[in-house]
Amino acid sequence: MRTRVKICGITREQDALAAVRAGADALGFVFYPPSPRHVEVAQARQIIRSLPPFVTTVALFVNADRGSIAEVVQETGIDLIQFHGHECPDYCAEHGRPWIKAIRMQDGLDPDKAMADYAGAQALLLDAYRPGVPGGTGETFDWRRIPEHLAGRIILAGGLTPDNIAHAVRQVKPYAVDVSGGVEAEKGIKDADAIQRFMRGVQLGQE
Ligand SMILES: O=C(O)c1ccccc1NCC(=O)[C@H](O)[C@H](O)COP(=O)(O)O
Repeated sequence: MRTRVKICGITREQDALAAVRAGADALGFVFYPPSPRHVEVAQARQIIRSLPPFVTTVALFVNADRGSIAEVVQETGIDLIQFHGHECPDYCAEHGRPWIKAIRMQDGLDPDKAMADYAGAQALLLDAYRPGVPGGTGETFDWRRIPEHLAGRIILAGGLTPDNIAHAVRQVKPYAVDVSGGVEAEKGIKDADAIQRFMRGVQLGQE
């Protein structure tokens, strides 16, 4: 099966369209005000309206309240929700959209247990762990910690770049990969050339 690609941290229409042109399957929008990649609801709605069909849009939250999530769901028509904080499975399931749970790979974390705990998730996004930083660290983790039998339900994230993505895909064989900082010119601003090189790397890793 082809490895799916999500480009996260989209803040501008031209970056969204560059990602789609390069073949990205999904775009991530960060609704977390402390992040340099945070987007306002109106901004995300405008970008999402500019997209062609068959592109999955993902709203990312970190311990957000119900009202904030409901506003994004209603105003943007987002397809999927990605939870990046300490949200419990019941809370993740409350918002009327399919959801993904991000799991930061702290020492000792057991991916099998996380998968069992979040059995209602469409997939787990495995990301690097840096204390106090909920995501977008630009750091990798030891991919050997991902059990082979989970690969088909894993979105691999954390420090992926055009230079390491082929190796990552070859080694982990994840359902999908997620990148943010590795395809940026600066925080929140994507680099169309880097996105294309990233997509070529994904293909190379599958050959
Ligand atoms: O990107 C952020 O600023 C961010 C802030 C808070 C929570 C999550 C965040 N990003 C989540 C993502 O989905 C990133 O794509 C993922 O963490 C990988 O980031 P990177 O290592 O920069 O590719």
